[in-house]
Amino acid sequence: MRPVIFSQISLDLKHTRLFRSPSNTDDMAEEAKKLAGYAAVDNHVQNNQVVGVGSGSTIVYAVDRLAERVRQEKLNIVCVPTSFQVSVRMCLLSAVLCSSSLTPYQLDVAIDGADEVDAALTLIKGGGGCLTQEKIVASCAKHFIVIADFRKDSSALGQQWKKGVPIEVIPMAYVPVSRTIAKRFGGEAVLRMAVSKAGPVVTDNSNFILDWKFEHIHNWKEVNIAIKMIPGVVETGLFVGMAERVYFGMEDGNVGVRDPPVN
Ligand SMILES: O=C[C@H](O)[C@H](O)[C@H](O)COP(=O)(O)O
Repeated sequence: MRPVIFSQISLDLKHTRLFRSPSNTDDMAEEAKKLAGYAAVDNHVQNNQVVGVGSGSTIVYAVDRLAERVRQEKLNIVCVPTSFQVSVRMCLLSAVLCSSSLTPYQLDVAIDGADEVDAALTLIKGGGGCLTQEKIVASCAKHFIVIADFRKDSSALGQQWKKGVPIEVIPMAYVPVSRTIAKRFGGEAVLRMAVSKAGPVVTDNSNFILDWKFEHIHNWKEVNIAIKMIPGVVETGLFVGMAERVYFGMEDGNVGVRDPPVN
């Protein structure tokens, strides 16, 4: 059963024009990413802010919108990127000031994509291997806003994203960490291999990624803490209790907004 979208915001003309009668699911997803990215930047970024910027294909639209607003509105903002990928894009756009260090800044807002979002706003992140920087940046922000297309919407983790929970590990520890996870929590934690070279994916921090293909739904808060305690684990792609709001770009051209459930 798909979770309820808590509210829907209708789009103004500027956003509606982004739709060009997409012909298939991939095209629709691409348009949906753009809608979500624009909605987050328009609703959460203001002048004189420090903005954390996530990684992946969805965030690209948010970066483009940020650059557009900086140019048009002469915004004075500083961005803190979470990956090589996004810092290069921001440099190319050259409209946005970047800082590679968190030291001097309290972040006003961080915006990022996700691989899967459940009904409680628990996230799986790290499909692109940037989970550690993303979690650091999100944890330093007053507000953490997530953007996603409709395919990421899930009532329970694992229903949409089939590749498992990414876990960044120190290279020498990947075998024992993988064995410990399988023994304690079931499933299989598989070393992520590169597509265009012979060998594992190496993160921006020079570490490896294990993708933990879990077998059943867990208490994600407890599992996240337990996995982080295994020697050699740097960070997990489980983001529990961090997201304040998720914008879903929908197939019908609307943007769905989900806030955490009130307990
Ligand atoms: O490491 C990558 C990040 O966690 C991404 O934000 C996540 O994988 C979503 O990426 P995309 O927007 O390309 O689906």
